[in-house]
Amino acid sequence: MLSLEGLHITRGQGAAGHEVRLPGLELASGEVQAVVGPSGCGKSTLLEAIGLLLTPRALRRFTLGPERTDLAALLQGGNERALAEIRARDLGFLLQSGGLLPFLSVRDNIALPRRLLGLPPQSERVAHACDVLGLAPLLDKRPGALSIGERQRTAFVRAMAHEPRLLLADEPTAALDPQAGERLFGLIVSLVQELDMAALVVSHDLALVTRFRLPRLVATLTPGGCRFAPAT
Ligand SMILES: Nc1ncnc2c1ncn2[C@@H]1O[C@H](COP(=O)(O)OP(=O)(O)OP(=O)(O)O)[C@@H](O)[C@H]1O
Repeated sequence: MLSLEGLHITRGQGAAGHEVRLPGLELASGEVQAVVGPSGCGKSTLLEAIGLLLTPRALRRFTLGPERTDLAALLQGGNERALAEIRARDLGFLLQSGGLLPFLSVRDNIALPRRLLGLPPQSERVAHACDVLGLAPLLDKRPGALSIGERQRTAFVRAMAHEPRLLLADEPTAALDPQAGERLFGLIVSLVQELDMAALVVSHDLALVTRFRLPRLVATLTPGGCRFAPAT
């Protein structure tokens, strides 16, 4: 589903700059990989780069989907229109900031990515995810009236609502109690398999990562930054 080689990102400049390197990543259809590493090492930065939100300093190869769309060429050519289309259609983002729109209800926040793509706002999978995550009674509320954990669950359903090819989730269980965290992880793993998509999930919760037997992309600190590699 995703194949990437030679990714090098720089954040900030000079001595204060931070370098993030990922020599290679292969993510198969139906696969969820965990991204783990210490705070500040560059996990969110890595997700932003794979989510086409940053232009990397170097990138040898980056393809997505069975037709192997050449994302490296689109990034290097600065093809903003094509990149925006891929972000909206093929990628699902659950970023740390949440990013729910405060003036829309939970229902309308969740429906937004589907509406933007011209899809019917409701789907059976969305209704099922809302049930599993206990959001069904909250659909008419606005984000300001939700707890942080409820917002996080809403942001997850929104990230999945348009059935993207690749889900990028940054600490999706950070504000959840252990049971809710386990339900969310279970839903990510089952939806990714059911929809033949793939997911990269940043998590500090090693107990959950171990329980779901997720392969790990692990950060090692280097002078001036960090390097990610699959755990062996
Ligand atoms: N917009 C930015 N401009 C400059 N430097 C940045 C920017 N965003 C992050 N950084 C720096 O890049 C490094 C990596 O940050 P990042 O947020 O990717 O780490 P992280 O591993 O996700 O951390 P955490 O686990 O605490 O969320 C940090 O040193 C951070 O200060």
